[in-house]
Amino acid sequence: MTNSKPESISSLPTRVLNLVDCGVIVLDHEGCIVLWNGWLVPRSGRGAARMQGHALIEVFPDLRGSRVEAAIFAALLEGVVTEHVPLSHSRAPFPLREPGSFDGALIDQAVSVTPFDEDGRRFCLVEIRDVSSVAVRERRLLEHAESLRARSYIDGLTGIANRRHFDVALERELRRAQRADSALALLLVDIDSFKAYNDHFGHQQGDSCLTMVAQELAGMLKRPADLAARYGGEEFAAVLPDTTLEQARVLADRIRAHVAGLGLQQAPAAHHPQVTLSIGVAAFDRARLNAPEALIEAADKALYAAKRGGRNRVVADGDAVDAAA
Ligand SMILES: Nc1nc2c(ncn2[C@@H]2O[C@H](COP(=O)(O)OP(=O)(O)OP(=O)(O)O)[C@@H](O)[C@H]2O)c(=O)[nH]1
Repeated sequence: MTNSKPESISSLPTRVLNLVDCGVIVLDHEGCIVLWNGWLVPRSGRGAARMQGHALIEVFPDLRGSRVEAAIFAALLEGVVTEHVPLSHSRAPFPLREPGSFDGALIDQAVSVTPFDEDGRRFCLVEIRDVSSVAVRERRLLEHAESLRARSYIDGLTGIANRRHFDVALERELRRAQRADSALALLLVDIDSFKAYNDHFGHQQGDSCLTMVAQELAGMLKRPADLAARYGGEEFAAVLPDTTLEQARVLADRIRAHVAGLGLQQAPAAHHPQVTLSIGVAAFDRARLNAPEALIEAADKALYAAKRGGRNRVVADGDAVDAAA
């Protein structure tokens, strides 16, 4: 009875070491493994008996030149403790996987290195923690932040780009057109008599109409660099890189005809029996229309001329001047 007690106590540290929820490696002053705990066995596929006596760096040659190796040198030679070894390229310095998965993804690891002296000899303790769930949480947070950022560039009602997105895109494309001396066109698109539509069908149906027109407009722009945006209220815009004024006029008229052809019923008080669009077109011109404000103003003047000309029509920058004259 009294004899069995010290024996069970002497096996206690080993049992506990094998139960702790992290990898524990002890190295001697030459960097050879003297202890390899049970946590590491199913994650590395290597038992303690196979590891003891081998130099860590020979078992894991990928550690050569790593910050983990530097922390181990600092511990063994200078007694330096490194609580969280900063990991430069990889969060997985040791080839450890989920228990029992031989070809699964490496688990993300946090590594600490602590020197200690025993019987006048220097050892070092390497602790490895599985931080995969932390890494997953971090990734989710990043994705969430990304999706919030994306949403802040999308109009909540219509699902197309919002005004902020439009401003950024126009500025960027204008700079690109200036640099590359390429074409760039802008459409300002306004739903005709929309006040009458709202008054007759109600605001909610007005919202549905806006969404439908926005989606039709976006669907008509085929090039990846084209951008359809809600400019504000019942007004939309399209940024069209590598598109001349004449090409933009043709596209604008196709959009106008397409929406008129949908046959969406308008209010009796509206100018036309169907939902129609008026569109103003302007294009980048190095001498005159070379800034976002100038381009928008020219497209807006053209749009105004289309309204005055009877609505359900397209007016381009030069035409607008003629119409105003
Ligand atoms: N349902 C809805 N209506 C909106 C929204 N934003 C702006 N409007 C409405 O759009 C209408 C625009 O009216 P006006 O600027 O007078 O122009 P209009 O009636 O379209 O006439 P013209 O542009 O001259 O053809 C207003 O009644 C606004 O309330 C919106 O998000 N939803």
